[in-house]
Amino acid sequence: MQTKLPLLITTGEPAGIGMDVVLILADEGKLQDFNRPIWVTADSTAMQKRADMLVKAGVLQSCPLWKTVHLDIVANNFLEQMSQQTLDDHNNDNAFILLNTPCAEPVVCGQINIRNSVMVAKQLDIAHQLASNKTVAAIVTGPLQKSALIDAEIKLLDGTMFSGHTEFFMQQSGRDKVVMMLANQAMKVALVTTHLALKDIPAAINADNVRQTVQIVIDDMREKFGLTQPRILVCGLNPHAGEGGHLGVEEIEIINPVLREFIDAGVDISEAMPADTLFTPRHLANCDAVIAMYHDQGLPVLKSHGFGDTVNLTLGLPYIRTSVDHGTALDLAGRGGASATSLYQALLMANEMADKSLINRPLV
Ligand SMILES: NC(=O)c1ccc[n+]([C@@H]2O[C@H](COP(=O)([O-])OP(=O)(O)OC[C@H]3O[C@@H](n4cnc5c(N)ncnc54)[C@H](O)[C@@H]3O)[C@@H](O)[C@H]2O)c1
Ligand SMILES: N[C@H](C(=O)O)[C@H](O)COP(=O)(O)O
Repeated sequence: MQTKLPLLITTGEPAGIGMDVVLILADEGKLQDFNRPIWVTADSTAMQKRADMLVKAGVLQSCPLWKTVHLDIVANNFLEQMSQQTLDDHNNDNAFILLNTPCAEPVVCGQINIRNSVMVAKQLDIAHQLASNKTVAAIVTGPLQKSALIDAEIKLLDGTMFSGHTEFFMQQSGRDKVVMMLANQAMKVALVTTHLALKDIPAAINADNVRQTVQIVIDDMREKFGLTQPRILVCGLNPHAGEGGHLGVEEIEIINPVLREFIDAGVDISEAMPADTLFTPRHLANCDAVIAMYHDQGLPVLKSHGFGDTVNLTLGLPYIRTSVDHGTALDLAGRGGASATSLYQALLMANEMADKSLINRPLV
């Protein structure tokens, strides 16, 4: 009998492939690999329809079995509604428990309907609450369409525009700073800034932000990856790390002074390096994590070495959150062609962290 806490998967944008990849893993029997209950948030009607489509398309051998729990998610007391009785699954044939998060309107594969974006945000809210009160061991997020939430005028807690799971969970958790890290077999890349327009990045590269990012990476590499003395390489912001100040001064004035504080404290970390040479095999072979200054400095390099086998995780949260590396792939929803490997890797990492991590141990 499974006694461990569940892993919760949010399927995200209903018109995308979030439900498809869950159903594919269920069909392959891979949701049982973790020896934990798997809970999934999705619209129950859309999930059934998607399963039927994928069976018809020959993607699934048969329609997986699951148990649906109907919650009044608008009532805000859904945690109380989730009595153990409703969630205990005595039928081992069920691949997962579906927490029904109803859409406002019927889902059409591949077609974004912003009236369904409230339900996408509600999934994140449910996930945050279940992880915060330790009802689930970890959150594993499927892809959402950021533009749909923005067009639906869904805001973050501080009233700013929705920009991603990372920022959503950070604000819900009351944290000032978390770190987006993507990891695959080839490398781990953490980012100082996340979903920011390129023109806004230089202003966000300040000493506090760099210092907090480095500290969170060190702490979580120790706590979540078991590396007591992680070796970290840091990219500069400018070409050639500023070329001695001729191509920008952020390295000299902001980044290196902070990095030297860590070096002086005995941390195995570089000063700012030119990103183009940092991401070469010789350097990558000798480091545990790279810190890049912005999203498209680090992530394209990482994804070119394993899109589909990469996990996105948020460091610095009070709970474990991992995610797929891909987006909504509207072109593939309900048709076949979607790979579920990233979801599987994200579940594996969440499960390993939940097994090892101090985060889920009861507070004493
Ligand atoms: N975790 C997340 O929530 C997340 C991550 C990345 C992008 N997004 C969002 O997704 C939306 C679409 O972004 P995009 O078009 O740049 O990226 P995308 O990943 O949705 O698609 C890029 C290409 O990769 C293919 N692809 C994606 N996932 C695949 C899979 N599992 N198997 C096979 N092929 C796959 C797609 O068919 C497409 O050709 C955007 O709104 C973006 O913000 C969300
Ligand atoms: N940068 C992320 C990626 O490439 O996977 C993606 O935008 C998702 O970000 P969130 O996890 O914050 O939604």
